[in-house]
Amino acid sequence: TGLSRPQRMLKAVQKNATKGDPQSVIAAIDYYCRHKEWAMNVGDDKGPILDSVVSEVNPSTALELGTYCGYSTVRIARLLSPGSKLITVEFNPAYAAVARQIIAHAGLQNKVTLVEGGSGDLIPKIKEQFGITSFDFVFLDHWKDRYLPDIKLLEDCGLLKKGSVLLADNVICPGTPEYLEYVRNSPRYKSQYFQSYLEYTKAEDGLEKSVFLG
Ligand SMILES: O=C(NCCNC(=O)c1cc(-c2ccc(F)cc2)cc(O)c1O)c1cc(O)ncn1
Ligand SMILES: [Mg+2]
Repeated sequence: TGLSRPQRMLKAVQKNATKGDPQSVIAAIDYYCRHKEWAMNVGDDKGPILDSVVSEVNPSTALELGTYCGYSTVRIARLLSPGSKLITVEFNPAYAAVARQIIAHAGLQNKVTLVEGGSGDLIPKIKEQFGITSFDFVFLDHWKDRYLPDIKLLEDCGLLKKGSVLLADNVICPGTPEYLEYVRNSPRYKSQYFQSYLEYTKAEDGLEKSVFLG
C-alpha cells in the first residue's frame, strides 16, 4: 500500500529542506502538512509558543514525550545551548524510524537521544541510563491519557526539581481534562494556558505551561 504518512512527510523534507538547516526542515514539514496532508505535529501556530518557553527556560536537560516524526524535537533541539541534551521518547517504532531521519536531516542528532518504548516503562530508567538527576523542561505530546500518570511518575522518580517547566500540547483538542484539572488545582504547580489553534486548522487548541514548585 506504498508509503505511510510519516514516510511521505520524510520524503518532502528530504526533497525540500537543506541538510543541516533546522529552520528549513520545520518550514518543509509545515508546508507539506498545511498544503498536502494534515499530520499531528505541534505546527506553526503553537510552535512559536513552544519556542518562546524553551528559549526562556534554556534547559540543560529536556525531555519530550511523544516524538512522532520529530518536528517538535527539531524545534526544541535547535534552540538548545551547546552541551544541553534532549531525550525524546516514542512508543511507535515506525514513527521513531522516520523521526531519526528527520532529526538527522536537520543536523541535530548530537543534541538528541531518541528512546523507543513506552513512557511509563522508560521514565523510571532515565536516571540510571542517562545519568540525569532532573529535567529543566518537559514537553508532553504523547497519548493524552498518559500525561497525568507520567508527570506523577516524574515526580515520584525525583526527575522534577523546583522550577522545572512542563509544557503540554493538545490540552483542548484532543484534550487532557484530568491532567489540566491536576496541574491547575495542585499546590505543587503554577499553571498558565496559552490559547492557540490545532495544528494547520482553525479549531481551538492550546498549550498549558506548568512550573513545578517543589
Ligand atoms: O498516537 C500516538 N501518539 C501521538 C499522540 N498525539 C496525538 O494523539 C495527537 C492527536 C492530535 C489530533 C487532533 C485532532 C484530531 F482530529 C486527531 C488527532 C493532535 C496532536 O497534536 C496530537 O499530539 C501513538 C500511537 C502509538 O501506536 N503509540 C504511541 N503513540
Ligand atoms: Mg500534539
